Amino acid sequence: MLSARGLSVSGISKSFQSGGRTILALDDISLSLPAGKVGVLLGPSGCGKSTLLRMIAGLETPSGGGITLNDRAVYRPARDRGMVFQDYTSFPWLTVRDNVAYGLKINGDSSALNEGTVDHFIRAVGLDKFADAYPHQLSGGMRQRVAIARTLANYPDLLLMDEPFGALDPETRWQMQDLLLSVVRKERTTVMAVSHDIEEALYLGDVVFFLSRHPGRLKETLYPDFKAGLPENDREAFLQSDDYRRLDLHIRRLMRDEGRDAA
Ligand SMILES: Nc1ncnc2c1ncn2[C@@H]1O[C@H](COP(=O)(O)OP(=O)(O)OP(=O)(O)O)[C@@H](O)[C@H]1O
Repeated sequence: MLSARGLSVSGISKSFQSGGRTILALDDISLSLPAGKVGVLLGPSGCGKSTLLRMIAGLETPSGGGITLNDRAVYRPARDRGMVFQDYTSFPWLTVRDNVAYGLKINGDSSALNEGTVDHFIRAVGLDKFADAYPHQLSGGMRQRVAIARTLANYPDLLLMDEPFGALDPETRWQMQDLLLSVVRKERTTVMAVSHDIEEALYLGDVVFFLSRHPGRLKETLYPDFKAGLPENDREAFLQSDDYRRLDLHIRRLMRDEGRDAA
């Protein structure tokens, strides 16, 4: 039998109790993300992107349906998934090197081999000169690189990111998107990221899952595969391509329709 490597979300729904009422936040979401690909959950505020990501992380229990990663059922957080949040989640009392090593230590790995792993990922995110610095000595973008390096040092099968660059200025955000793509392509990491930014979703994603809201449903799956024909890391070529403009406009219309439905 063929193995379904990658992420599979089948018929997921999620209800919350709020003020004595039951709110259906997500309704019958099914999607799949092949191993080694970057997926982006995109949609208007409140459509359930973070809730879905948290369920994939095992931090939240679905009300219905199931999730598998590489054919294994997801029902709690585990080492096969690593999560990077919008807020910089470094430990302020640890150096960059110790922050990156922390995840390995709590997983019981402290061998010389893993010191190599720590240095490898510090280099991969371009922080080798700052390995002995503390988080308060770093910019926001650099602190987010520490979080990415720390998470990747565990070699998760799936990297989950909730608006990881949302707090960064536009220029740093571009740099971080390029850095992320270069690291995950090299390491062949599967990534699922949440974004509400159309440009970011199309730039990062091999697959973009557009969710509608109230309740959150998978409205459209988009494949920005036009990027294969463009030079790598060339933002201008990307932004100026007709395919990008066409998809951007299409998603803006989807977003506008969502706003209308909510009005
Ligand atoms: N713990 C909770 N209790 C009650 N309702 C919740 C809870 N968590 C989320 N919700 C509701 O579920 C819906 C989806 O929320 P979620 O935060 O997942 O959306 P989102 O698309 O990530 O939004 P944003 O882009 O604004 O972060 C919202 O209506 C929200 O109010």
